[in-house]
Amino acid sequence: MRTSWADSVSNSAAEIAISDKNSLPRPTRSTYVPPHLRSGSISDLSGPVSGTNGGSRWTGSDGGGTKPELRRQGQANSYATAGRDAAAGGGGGGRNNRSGGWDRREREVNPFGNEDKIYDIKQNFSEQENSGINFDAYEDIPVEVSGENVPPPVNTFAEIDLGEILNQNIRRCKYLKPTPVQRHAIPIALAGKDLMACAQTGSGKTAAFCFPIISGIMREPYAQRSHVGRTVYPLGLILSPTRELSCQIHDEAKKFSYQTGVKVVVAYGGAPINQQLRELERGVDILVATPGRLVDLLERARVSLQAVRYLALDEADRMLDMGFEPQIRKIVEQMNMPNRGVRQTMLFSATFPREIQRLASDFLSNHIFLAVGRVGSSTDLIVQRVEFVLESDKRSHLMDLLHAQRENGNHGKQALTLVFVETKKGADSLEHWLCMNGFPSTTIHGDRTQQERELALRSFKSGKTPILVATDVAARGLDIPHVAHVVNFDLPNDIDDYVHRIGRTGRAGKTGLATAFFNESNLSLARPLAELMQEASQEVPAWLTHYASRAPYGGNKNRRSGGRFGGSDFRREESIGKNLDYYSGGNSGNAYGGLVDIAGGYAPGVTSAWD
Ligand SMILES: Nc1ncnc2c1ncn2[C@@H]1O[C@H](COP(=O)(O)OP(=O)(O)OP(=O)(O)O)[C@@H](O)[C@H]1O
Repeated sequence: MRTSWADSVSNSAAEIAISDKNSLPRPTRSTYVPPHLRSGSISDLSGPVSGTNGGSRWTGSDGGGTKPELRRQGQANSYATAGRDAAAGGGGGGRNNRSGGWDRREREVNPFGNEDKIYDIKQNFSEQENSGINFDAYEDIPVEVSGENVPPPVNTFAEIDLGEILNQNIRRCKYLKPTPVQRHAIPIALAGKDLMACAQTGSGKTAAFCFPIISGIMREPYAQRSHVGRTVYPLGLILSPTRELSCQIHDEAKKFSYQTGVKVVVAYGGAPINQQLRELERGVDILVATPGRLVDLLERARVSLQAVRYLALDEADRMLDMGFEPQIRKIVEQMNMPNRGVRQTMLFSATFPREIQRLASDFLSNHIFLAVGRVGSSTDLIVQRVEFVLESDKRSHLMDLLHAQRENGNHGKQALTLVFVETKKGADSLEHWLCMNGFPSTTIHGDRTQQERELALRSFKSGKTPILVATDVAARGLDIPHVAHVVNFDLPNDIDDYVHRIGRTGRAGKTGLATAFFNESNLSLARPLAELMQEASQEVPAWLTHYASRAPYGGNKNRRSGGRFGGSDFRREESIGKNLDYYSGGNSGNAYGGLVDIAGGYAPGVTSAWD
């Protein structure tokens, strides 16, 4: 058994070594706008959006929700005019020329650093193939899409009109082709539709919502950075539940928007607000934020949501569960943000319990539901093991795993291992014990300062402390390359949390390993865990099957929606329950019809989302 751990670990730890060949041609400078034309106040926040990002969404009927003050804003404004003049003078309207009074691109730090080379797809394809990213793993994934007028998916980035600069950045990121969630979600988002998208951990959801937002902002012919005094008016807002995840999304979005003129700023708690305020004052098109810090900024009137046209909630089910929902409601419903139907709203997660879907529909307007793989399923790129371990034996068992891993690792090196525990105290105590026993470790949890959290993450990523003991604060969204092994030292109470935790490994088509310590305190998880493992073609131990057959259904009983890969859109289920055809006749002339099963893939024989 340990040999297979080692196999999995060494596979997972495969390094990406890609050398770039071509250097980047610098974009030409756009027209300089003199400083006296740069100042001004907010104007035309609703803006003459041309509908390039979804037809008449912003200019046509407002679905009853348009805020009159948005549409009434004056247009004769020096700031905006300067932007328009520059855009016209720079030749090319809004796209790639979001001057907003000066060309931001000139002083932009290159987020690609030394890797700033255009990726030659043909030359490097074989290198990419050898890098451990297994694109074939994504090919046969079952997809369910429901909604009206669903735009068809694409197979390549070239088929999507994202603009040349964004395409260059995609190449710099070495993304050769879109992942399944990107293939479906990007055209839907570009058509201006609201979207609830569910796709497995590590499958590229961040780019799926970032690309359309960046591209949409670039397309707005007269888009401008807007200030009134010290209040800024972002056009895009991306919310995520943790500080680290917000930082990560910010880093990604900065790469994607490099040289586009679209300015991305991050705001999160635990870090000095003054620095974030200064950054905001320099202008912001897309604000990435945690809810708490955003509320703070709104209450200080340093940010207004009046101009928001794109709202994305990452880890949306977490954002709408009991912990965050009041804050999210406040932000979305009580802070001057354009109503649903006026703004475009996109919700993404790997898990979407039914009751959260129902709640989420308060924020969406006639949305499209997209499920890539079955809602809440784990990827079978992750080898999942579950072992019966008594509470008192957990530490020695962990030690055995780590020893085995070290022995089988590259040159006796410890592979990156993420150990999840239930409590902050438990995390500190386990970390101390591991360090005392010769395993360099660190921790991340809510009692540590933000500086300590960031340091811990850096130290883990670099391999300096290859074991990270974490609470659920690290369970969602974090994309740490080369995490070979996730250990659920303490299992969570909710199976969805388990899905997110193990999803820290086995990302972007790479394989990974997850081990769970199960004992009688986890009985409520027995059934959903056994089902999840079975669905992902994992070996389910007989003792777990036994517990599962006796156990009541716990660990989030609402997540199961009946058949495999089917019935994931709660609207569909509820309409079926009432014997209604929810979308009857609502989709004439569309490539997909009303309720569509694009891949036709969730037939009874399909065993896994990643086959
Ligand atoms: N088209 C692509 N080609 C290659 N790699 C990609 C592509 N899209 C995204 N990636 C990479 O895949 C990894 C996972 O992406 P991302 O973090 O967006 O996953 P996710 O679906 O949001 O995961 P989670 O559910 O855990 O938040 C990242 O390292 C990202 O750079």
